[in-house]
Amino acid sequence: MLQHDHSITWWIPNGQLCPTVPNRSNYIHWIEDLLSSDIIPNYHRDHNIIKGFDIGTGANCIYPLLGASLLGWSFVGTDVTDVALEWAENNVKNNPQISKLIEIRKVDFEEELTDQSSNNGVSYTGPPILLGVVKDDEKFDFCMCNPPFFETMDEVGLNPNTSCGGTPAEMVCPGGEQAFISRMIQDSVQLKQSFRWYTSMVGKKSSLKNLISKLREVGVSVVKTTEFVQGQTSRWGIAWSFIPPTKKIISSHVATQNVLTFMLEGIQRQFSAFHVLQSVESFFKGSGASCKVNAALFYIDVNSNDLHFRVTVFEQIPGTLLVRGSLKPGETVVPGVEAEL
Ligand SMILES: C[S@@+](CC[C@H](N)C(=O)[O-])C[C@H]1O[C@@H](n2cnc3c(N)ncnc32)[C@H](O)[C@@H]1O
Repeated sequence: MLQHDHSITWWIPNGQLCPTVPNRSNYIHWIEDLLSSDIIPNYHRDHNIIKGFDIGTGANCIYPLLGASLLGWSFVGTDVTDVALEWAENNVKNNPQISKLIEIRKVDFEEELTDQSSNNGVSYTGPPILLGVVKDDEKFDFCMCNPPFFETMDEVGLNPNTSCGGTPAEMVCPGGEQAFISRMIQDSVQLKQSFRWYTSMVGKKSSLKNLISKLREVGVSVVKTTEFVQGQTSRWGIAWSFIPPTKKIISSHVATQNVLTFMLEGIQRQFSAFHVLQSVESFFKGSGASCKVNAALFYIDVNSNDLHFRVTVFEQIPGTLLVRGSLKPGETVVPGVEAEL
């Protein structure tokens, strides 16, 4: 597929992880969607070329090769093993049409890091991931990562449908993906807006919930998730940013619709229904609307141009709030997005 569809000359030594191209392309295209959305503003771009950072590029170097050939993106691809670094370099050199776009960077380190704090019972031990690898003053549009998902090689063999080979160095890390991605989150707290989007692939759906809680705890401004389904394999994507989300101005053309939906971003775990009400109020005020809050009944009447509507915060099941918008004087009540607390 790499040769036929992408004109890429490619090889890996026996035993190294053989990437499934469609699933890797899905991840690249999800990042493309994030970058072209206006979820966060597009500031501090002093370059035309999109710059990505691929954590653990592997011998296969799949993400830089795909991102550069499909979309003309430039990449720094990092890794820790000699075999990965050597073959990633070979794969770049053998594709002179895109080789200028890709730098392969060795993760230099004296000692493995050991996290003092444990994240839901898992803590990372291993080489640096972002901090100490990203150079001072470097800025990237995104980072991406297909982390070692597993804690042991026994776990790797459990699902024969998803087996694509791979050595322990590629597949396993103490604490598995939870520990690896938690360390990425910790690093991102230091590096903040050096990246517009931090992203990672997630191998187990059960990892998502803890990771999302951790992201809320450290105060990211946006979290996005997605599911990648290809053949018999499902994977998930998680993305976060520290850039404040774009404030959208409510325009009068919305008034022609009779359905409104609301997205709540950045709701902290500890937020009560009252806090959510306040966030909704400040969102609409920030968009130039006037608001009348009824804190006893948990609703806000919003007026903007010709648009009048009511937003109500409901407690659904304990720990979960639902925000509904209803147009006045019409009867339409539509579910919005649930904010998990
Ligand atoms: C699952 S493989 C992914 C390879 C390739 N990106 C892919 O999608 O097929 C994980 C890679 O991460 C590398 N790795 C592990 N710890 C790392 C670290 N701290 N920094 C950079 N790479 C690391 C491993 O050597 C391995 O090549």
